[in-house]
Amino acid sequence: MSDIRTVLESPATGAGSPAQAGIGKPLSVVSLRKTYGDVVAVDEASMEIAAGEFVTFLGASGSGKTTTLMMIAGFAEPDSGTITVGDRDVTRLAPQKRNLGFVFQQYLLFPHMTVGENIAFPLQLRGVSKADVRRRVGETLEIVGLAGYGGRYPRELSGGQQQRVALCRALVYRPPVVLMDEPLGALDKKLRDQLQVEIKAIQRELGLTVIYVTHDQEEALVLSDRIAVMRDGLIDQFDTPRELFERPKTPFVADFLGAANFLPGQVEETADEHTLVRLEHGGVLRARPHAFARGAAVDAAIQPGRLRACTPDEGFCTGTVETVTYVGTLVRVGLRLAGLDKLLRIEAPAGWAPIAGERIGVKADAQDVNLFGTEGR
Ligand SMILES: Nc1ncnc2c1ncn2[C@@H]1O[C@H](COP(=O)(O)OP(=O)(O)OP(=O)(O)O)[C@@H](O)[C@H]1O
Repeated sequence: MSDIRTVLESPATGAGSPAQAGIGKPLSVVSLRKTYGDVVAVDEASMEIAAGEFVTFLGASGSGKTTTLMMIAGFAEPDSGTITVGDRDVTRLAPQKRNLGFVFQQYLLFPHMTVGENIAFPLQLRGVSKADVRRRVGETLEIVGLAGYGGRYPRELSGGQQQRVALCRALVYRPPVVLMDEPLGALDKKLRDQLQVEIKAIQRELGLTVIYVTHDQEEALVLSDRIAVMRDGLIDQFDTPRELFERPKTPFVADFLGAANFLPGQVEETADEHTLVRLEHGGVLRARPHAFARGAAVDAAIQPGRLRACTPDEGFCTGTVETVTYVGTLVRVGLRLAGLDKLLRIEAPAGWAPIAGERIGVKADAQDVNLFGTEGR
């Protein structure tokens, strides 16, 4: 894929030339809202996306990801709010006037057109000359490893190949922003992993602004500069993968991204360097500093990978190993704590070989312990 820049940044014919620094443009969404009858699909969504940034909308089914993307694309009309691409307000423009690229889960290739004709289509719409269309289609196919496939029909390609063609078609006219809705959702894991790498490489090389929709946490973490975690039409948190992982602002984010364990307790001591929490099921846990008053009821959230096994007298609590599952290089342990109705989940490198029935202690670094107030839980 090394020559992708040459291909997609070669002087444009017909369409406007991209900037040298990268073809991506910034995109801003302000107070975007969309209702369907009583359902608030998207509720006052606002975000500033930088030129060349890879942003993912992540959330459970029905959280408003696709609706937000469709409003940016121009396929759904917002009730209120504005969408700006570069310095242009596109809120009320027809999709084709927004000059955005799209890649959807369903490849949406024209079945009656060959692969070459499918990729050529957006260029022809833009009045690019025949010779340039032929050259650019050939070059683009080569980039994604499909040289020589231009004469085939979509039905003669595998799912992964079809999605590569869809990607070519979205990129061939160099849109400054590319919108992707679960583009890899229909592919098997191996192919998904491979195409994730390719999409990321293309995006980086060209400096494209990409907005990507997925409900797959791992995919979001691998691809994104920032992730908007959505829930019930609201953006819970819009942050870098690391911030979301290490400093979740809501229990939902801690659970959705980190699959955190939640331990109820009460703040016993607050200090500059830590907060001490007396856990309901026994034991005292040191968390990083939080602005909770003494006596406040909290949930301590700790990701399975940030809990470590230790001798019973070393840990903030002890429990009995109940389940042990090896997942490749990792071992997942379910620990039964007295007084807690669900198993505490621990994840560690597979070198650790705990035995069911074994009694162990658990510890965590204070900085890995996030606290959430329990009001409204
Ligand atoms: N055309 C429509 N008519 C009525 N309700 C709709 C329509 N489109 C979406 N909704 C509702 O709006 C809410 C948000 O839907 P949306 O498709 O944006 O969610 P999503 O996060 O993309 O979900 P998924 O991952 O399942 O695609 C849901 O409650 C959905 O039922």
